[in-house]
Amino acid sequence: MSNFSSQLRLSSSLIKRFKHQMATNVSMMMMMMTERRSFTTVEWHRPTIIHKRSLDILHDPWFNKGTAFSTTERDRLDLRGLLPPTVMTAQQQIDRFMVDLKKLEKNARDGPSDPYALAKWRILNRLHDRNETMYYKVLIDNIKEYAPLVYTPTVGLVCQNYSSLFRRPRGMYFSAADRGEMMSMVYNWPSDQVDMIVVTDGSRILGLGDLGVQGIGIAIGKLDLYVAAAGINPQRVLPVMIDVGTNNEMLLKHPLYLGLQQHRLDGEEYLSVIDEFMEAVFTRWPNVIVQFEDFQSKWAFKLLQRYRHTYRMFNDDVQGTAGVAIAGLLGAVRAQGKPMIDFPKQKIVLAGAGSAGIGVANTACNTMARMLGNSESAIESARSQFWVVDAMGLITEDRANIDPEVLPFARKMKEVGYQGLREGASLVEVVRQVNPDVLLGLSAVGSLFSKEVLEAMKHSTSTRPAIFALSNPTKNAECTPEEAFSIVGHHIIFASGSPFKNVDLGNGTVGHCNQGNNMYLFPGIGLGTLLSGSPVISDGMLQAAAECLATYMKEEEVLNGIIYPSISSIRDITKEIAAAVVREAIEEDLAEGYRDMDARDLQKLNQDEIVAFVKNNMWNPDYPTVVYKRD
Ligand SMILES: NC(=O)c1ccc[n+]([C@@H]2O[C@H](COP(=O)([O-])OP(=O)(O)OC[C@H]3O[C@@H](n4cnc5c(N)ncnc54)[C@H](O)[C@@H]3O)[C@@H](O)[C@H]2O)c1
Ligand SMILES: O=C(O)C[C@H](O)C(=O)O
Ligand SMILES: [Mg+2]
Repeated sequence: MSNFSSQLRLSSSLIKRFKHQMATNVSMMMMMMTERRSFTTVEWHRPTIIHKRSLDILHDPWFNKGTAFSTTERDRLDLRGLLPPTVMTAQQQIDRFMVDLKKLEKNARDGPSDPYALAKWRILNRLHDRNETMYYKVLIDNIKEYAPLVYTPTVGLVCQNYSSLFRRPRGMYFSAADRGEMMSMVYNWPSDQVDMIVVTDGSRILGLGDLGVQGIGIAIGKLDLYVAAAGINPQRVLPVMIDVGTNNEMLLKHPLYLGLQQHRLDGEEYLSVIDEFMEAVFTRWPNVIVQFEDFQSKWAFKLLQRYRHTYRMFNDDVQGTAGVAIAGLLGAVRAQGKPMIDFPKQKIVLAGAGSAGIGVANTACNTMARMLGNSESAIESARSQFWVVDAMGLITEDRANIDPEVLPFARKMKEVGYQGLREGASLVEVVRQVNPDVLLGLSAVGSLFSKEVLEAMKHSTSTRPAIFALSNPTKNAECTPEEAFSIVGHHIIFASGSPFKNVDLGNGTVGHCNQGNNMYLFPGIGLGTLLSGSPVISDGMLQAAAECLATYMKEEEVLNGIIYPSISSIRDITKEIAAAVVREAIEEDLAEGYRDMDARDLQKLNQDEIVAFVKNNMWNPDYPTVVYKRD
């Protein structure tokens, strides 16, 4: 017992000594650490433990750091691709915010026709971030008023200012730095079902040029219309930005630019990034439809040819614009009191030989050729109705280094000779010599249809000359409706890409300003393709969409110069176009069905049933009943 108690005393004094030793060691270690700290810049903090990943973090104001998440954090927390690629410091984030705050007034003044456009966009955008159902209800119920904010023209201003406007990410960013990762990072997107992707590489945003990563705004704007006009469920849309760099030197030099600060990838390197993206999204969502938007012409045609026979994809600027233009051109024929079959007689001067211009020329030419019997000579004769003018003037066979897509529209040298024209003739010279029925602008050059050009249009051989100033946004329109009606005359048919107000011509008459924009087609093309289950988007499906739009307008409207529907009826027109696309897919034996409507069921539907099928599958902005269920 005594032995035991002495052992106990001994051990308690040992413990005391040990404790003392430990305390001395700890304080020495602390001193050493403090000393070491004073020599290093690294601060060690306890991490914050969170129980969420991916978008849940970005949408949680307690934990969200936005663009300040480091690359390792982005990988650790499944955030790769959910933010623009550049990692910003906290100070840079504040700088961006302050620049934006201070610029608000100036930007609002720059807004196209509404001085408060950008401020209104912000309010709508905040609602979009808080409550999607309410946002789309507001948008659908006020589409005429708010489409110009979420779409052209304000969306252009938003893209130009995106790096300072950025608050919360929307959509996915695949960058050149993500090569080899895309197959896995695509799973960072929280939704297992995606119906529509709109993708851009930001290289030609509207008529505003290369805006790099900031171009994501156009993909968001287009998908807003997919939801509002086509009733695609907002939880199943995905805006995508493929950031391969930018050649916009101003952005490259800008310290707050959110995209990759490098020049654009080109050639095989560029293609491999787009290939990897396509492979990744179609692996995760085999039934998705991918709309290519605002790719520079150099790649627009090539990518379309590369993918259109294997993937459910289309290029809106090439194919959507072409369909809308055809509908308008046929409307202009009807407005002259002539049958549509007279279309092949129309002389068309086209200003702009990019993705949009050549897309229109091809489709218009094919339509004429079909009306003429589709023989070799029909195609030749159709081509001879087009005079294409680009930045270097009239395009002829004499043009050096002509793009293969443009070549079919190069005027023959012997013809231009007797028409008093030459390679590179100016737009005004061409209009003076040709006296066209139609003057169509897809040049991205504001005011290109100058007083002289419009004066020359007075000698048009048409009883109702058509002037289509289709470039976007507003300041890039080739002319305003006021200029066209006042210079050429009250009898013209006018259309613009971005919205303008009708013109008061006096004596109670109105000069109608039609909005000739691909927004009338792409939502219906996407919805129709989705519901038909067609694995590709055929020329016939695109043609059916265009024809449906062309015949949508009533005779008396067309005679009054109204060749496109009002945007207020965009949901109805989209439903009809989607039904036309489904019908064509069935006829071409491409329709594989959608959900419980299989190919055989689809084939049994009559016209009205197809329209009803489309209508029943359109999402409406009504709150669902919500119940809680444990995992
Ligand atoms: N309304 C619509 O639905 C719609 C659809 C697609 C594109 N767009 C607009 O069309 C414009 C062009 O788009 P894109 O993809 O073809 O662009 P792009 O850059 O590929 O082509 C522009 C073309 O215009 C030509 N051009 C430049 N200056 C000219 C001049 N002074 N005279 C004649 N031609 C000139 C260029 O040489 C080029 O051929 C953009 O403003 C875009 O917003 C409108
Ligand atoms: O975006 C638009 O308003 C139309 C078109 O896609 C364009 O590029 O201008
Ligand atoms: Mg576009």
